[in-house]
Amino acid sequence: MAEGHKSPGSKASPFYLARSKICVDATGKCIGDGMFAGCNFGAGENIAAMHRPLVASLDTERLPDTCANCYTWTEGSSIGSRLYVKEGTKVSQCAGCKRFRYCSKACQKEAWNRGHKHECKNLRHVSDKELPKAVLATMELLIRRKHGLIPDPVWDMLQRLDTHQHDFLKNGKYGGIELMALGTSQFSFTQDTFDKDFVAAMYARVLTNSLTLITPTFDPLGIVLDPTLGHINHSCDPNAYIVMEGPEVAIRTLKPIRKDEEIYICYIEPTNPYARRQSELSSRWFFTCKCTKCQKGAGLPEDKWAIKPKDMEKRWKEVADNMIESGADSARDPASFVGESSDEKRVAAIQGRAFQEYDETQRIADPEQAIKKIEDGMRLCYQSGLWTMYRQPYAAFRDDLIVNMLTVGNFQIALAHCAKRYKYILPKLYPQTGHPIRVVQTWQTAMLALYLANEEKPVAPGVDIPVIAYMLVMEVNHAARLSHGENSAFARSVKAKLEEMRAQFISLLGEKADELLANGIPPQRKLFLEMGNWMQY
Ligand SMILES: C[S@@+](CC[C@H](N)C(=O)[O-])C[C@H]1O[C@@H](n2cnc3c(N)ncnc32)[C@H](O)[C@@H]1O
Repeated sequence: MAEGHKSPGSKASPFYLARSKICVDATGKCIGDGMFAGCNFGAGENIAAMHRPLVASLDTERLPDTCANCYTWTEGSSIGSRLYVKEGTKVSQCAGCKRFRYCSKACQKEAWNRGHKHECKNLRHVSDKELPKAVLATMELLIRRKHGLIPDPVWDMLQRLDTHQHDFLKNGKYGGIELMALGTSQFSFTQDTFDKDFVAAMYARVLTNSLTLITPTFDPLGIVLDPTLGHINHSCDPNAYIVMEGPEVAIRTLKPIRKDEEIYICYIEPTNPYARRQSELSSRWFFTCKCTKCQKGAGLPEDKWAIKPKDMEKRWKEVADNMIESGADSARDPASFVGESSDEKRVAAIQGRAFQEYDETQRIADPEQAIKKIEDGMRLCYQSGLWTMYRQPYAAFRDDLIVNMLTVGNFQIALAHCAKRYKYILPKLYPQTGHPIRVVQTWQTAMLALYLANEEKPVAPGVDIPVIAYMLVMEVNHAARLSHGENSAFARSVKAKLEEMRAQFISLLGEKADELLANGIPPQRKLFLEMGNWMQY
């Protein structure tokens, strides 16, 4: 049993915080805490749910279209996959600070009483400045504490989270943190309460302990900092994950967890190759991951190449040699390390280029341009012959390609890529049918099929797209209970959609609808899987 300090609730609490055996210094001494299960859990269960995290802060791009209180992202998706958002929801600007927007008077009032009344006027003075989300989150913490709106036990628990000050000092980034902290103090008018070192430590704490604020379909909206959530450690093979619905946060199990077992979530993209995961965790969170997956090193499917490095085509070997000789960054990126042989170094250089291109696509706002760049990246993966379809960043390129194709209205191509992902990628990367990413991506595919079902142009001869859409919604309806929980807004919206579709089939086909659907689904499923082969890469 883990040695524990006081945690919220009684012995019957679903979780408790205690010293973690994985957070150790160079001498093996335990230096950090983690979250542990207070009882046994099965897969697909809620460990705990909270009404709202201590603070959350929106990405700058989300400020104009997202409620700063309930985090409803009002921008509807082109295919209606965010059904859980009430149609017609709009946000209005706070007349005082001109920074935040709210979807209702009730939300504005709630945010006002939670602390906005103490920052609104101050924020107005800087309404022309773009303040990073971590600065806004730190400002909110300081202001609310100064005005007695964060109770001692919560504040104390927050202080227990590591600041990683010494690590920032070592990597030379502490100067930048002190500078941001200076602005944070000044804009929040809290210099009379907290000294500059305290603010710098708090800012550093926000940087290393916050999670991504997300929609139920995992669209990123900003950051969340909460002392309880901040205590959950990382594993690349996690047994839990976080689901958010508006301000509500649930910690859910991905696998069964036994009483007193540590609860882990994943901080990064777990499907990345070993060296990339290690590099990201050590540069952003300052630790060497020794999770069960990392202990297996680079021997897992995420690190599998489609061919042996030595079998790479001659022309690609030449491309790689040019990169190495010219000293390209991508050829020296430790996150792309493959091995010491010259062929492995060549493969690493090409992999470095693929990830570099992927990072570049993330900074392109125009969808048409993004599509071009993404397709370049996908061609590199495909034509080099090195990548399996599920090896990163090939799979991530496709996810982004689908999103951008939907934005520009290229729905049929998007569906073919969705079919490819459904057939070849999701079962490999997320073997559990209730895995939240698999569920959300299948939902996106279902809603796209449903959208196309209402179009006059047939997708292809013999393809009955309404039946395919129905099959996918049925699948999501089953899996969403595990991924999001039966009573979640997401699962409820999926169930409502399924019932609506079934009613339509009944009105069209009469009483035999269920039987006709049951017979129609297997051949349509086959045709849908074949669509996965329509796209060359
Ligand atoms: C969000 S905090 C988690 C709570 C933290 N253990 C504490 O006691 O404050 C993130 C930090 O925890 C530590 N950590 C998280 N997961 C870890 C892991 N798998 N191995 C080693 N350290 C880890 C790292 O120091 C990381 O920067």
